[in-house]
Amino acid sequence: MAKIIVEKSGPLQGTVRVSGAKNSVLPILAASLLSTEKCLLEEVPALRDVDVICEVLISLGADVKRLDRERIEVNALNIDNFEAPYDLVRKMRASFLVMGPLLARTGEARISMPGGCAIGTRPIDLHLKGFKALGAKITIGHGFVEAKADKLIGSTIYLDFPSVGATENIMMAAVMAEGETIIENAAEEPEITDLANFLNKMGAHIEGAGTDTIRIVGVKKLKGAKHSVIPDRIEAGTYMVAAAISKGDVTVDHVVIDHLKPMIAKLRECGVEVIEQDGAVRVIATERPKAVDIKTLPYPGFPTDMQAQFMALLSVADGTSVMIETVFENRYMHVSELKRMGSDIKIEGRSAIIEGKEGLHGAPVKATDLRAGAALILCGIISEGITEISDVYHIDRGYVNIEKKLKDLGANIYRIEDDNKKF
Ligand SMILES: CC(=O)N[C@H]1[C@@H](OP(=O)(O)OP(=O)(O)OC[C@H]2O[C@@H](n3ccc(=O)[nH]c3=O)[C@H](O)[C@@H]2O)O[C@H](CO)[C@@H](O)[C@@H]1O
Ligand SMILES: C=C(OP(=O)(O)O)C(=O)O
Repeated sequence: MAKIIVEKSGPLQGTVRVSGAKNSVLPILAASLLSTEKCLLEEVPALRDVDVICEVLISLGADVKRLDRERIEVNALNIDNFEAPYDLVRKMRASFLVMGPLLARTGEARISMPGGCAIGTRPIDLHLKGFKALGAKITIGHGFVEAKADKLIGSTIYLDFPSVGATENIMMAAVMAEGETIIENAAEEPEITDLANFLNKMGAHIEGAGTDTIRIVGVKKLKGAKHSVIPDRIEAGTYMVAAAISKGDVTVDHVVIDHLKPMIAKLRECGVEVIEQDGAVRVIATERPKAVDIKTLPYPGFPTDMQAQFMALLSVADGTSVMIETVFENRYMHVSELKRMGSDIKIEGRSAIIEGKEGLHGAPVKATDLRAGAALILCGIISEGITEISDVYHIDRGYVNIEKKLKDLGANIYRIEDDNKKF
């Protein structure tokens, strides 16, 4: 099994380019099922999750071509299957995002029920509530969710929580429904707006994406479209923390500054200098960070996907910080691994109390999920000795070439694959 090895490094320096957003490209690839014409996607990150969603599309009958490292063409003219099997859905929960487009396109979808994962039980009740409101009949059994509808009819759907996935799935189901659909208390994440922009290029009529009320007027047919995926704000945030934790000077290039506001604000509260540039952000740190309190919230609040990385930073802050995780009920699996490296963290329900320490020490640790893995790498950069991270397949789900990007900034990091060093 591959491992990532990190050795104590000096201050990181230089420029790193952010790849396209994982959480945008996954629903956008799913949405390409809605058209019978070719769709061309650019800035597609080379990630394991992208490979999985492409496998799902292919299993449904779509023709998926990788034109080069960052461009994919999808031709979903011949969809001849409406079932996404367990083997693919268990590799990636976001496979469930094909349910909305399949239902809209074929009137039928059968998707293996996504399970929970290391961060929570992650139910899909809100997705199903939306499909039912649009007139689909839902059946659950033998580990599958089945949705059927002769015709989808627009409706008003209030989401009890602004779920990102439910907003996306319902939006994709509604674009070809008869009449008007309104999603209330919708998620406002930039990835929702990116998906809506792609759908509108395909001929959909969606207004209000990026606010809590999305209005969709159904159309009969969608055409092909070309779209460039937005930069990944979580990857950007991770490199911003890498600069801060290593007392470095890093320019994170290819970003949308607005999407980074919560991370920029918290880094500044920590005493880190953040200079906003045109499409880039420069992060300069010279001192130990100050302790800060953080509460994760749906966008535009502080993202849960940055919680673990900031916990790494606050582990070496001057003072006591409190982190409150409100989005997922069980997103503290990384804490026991961070403690193995010397972090002093106590969990009290949804809160974590972090007593900042002057330094940490390397240890063998396990990436319990994607962002947990990123947090361990960040700690490894400043820890005495060697940090050996296992279960790195989680990290490969969401970070393009993380070792190379960090190595180019001066980090001592490499991957061991079958006992060989490899980059
Ligand atoms: C591929 C993708 O885009 N993943 C992101 C997406 O996940 P995902 O779309 O799964 O996250 P949601 O916004 O749906 O989940 C947020 C909360 O809502 C709950 N919930 C969700 C759906 C539902 O039907 N019922 C329900 O109770 C979840 O259990 C969780 O507690 O948004 C999360 C929250 O920003 C991010 O951490 C993930 O990186
Ligand atoms: C939780 C995450 O992703 P997913 O929803 O794909 O598990 C993440 O990107 O941190």
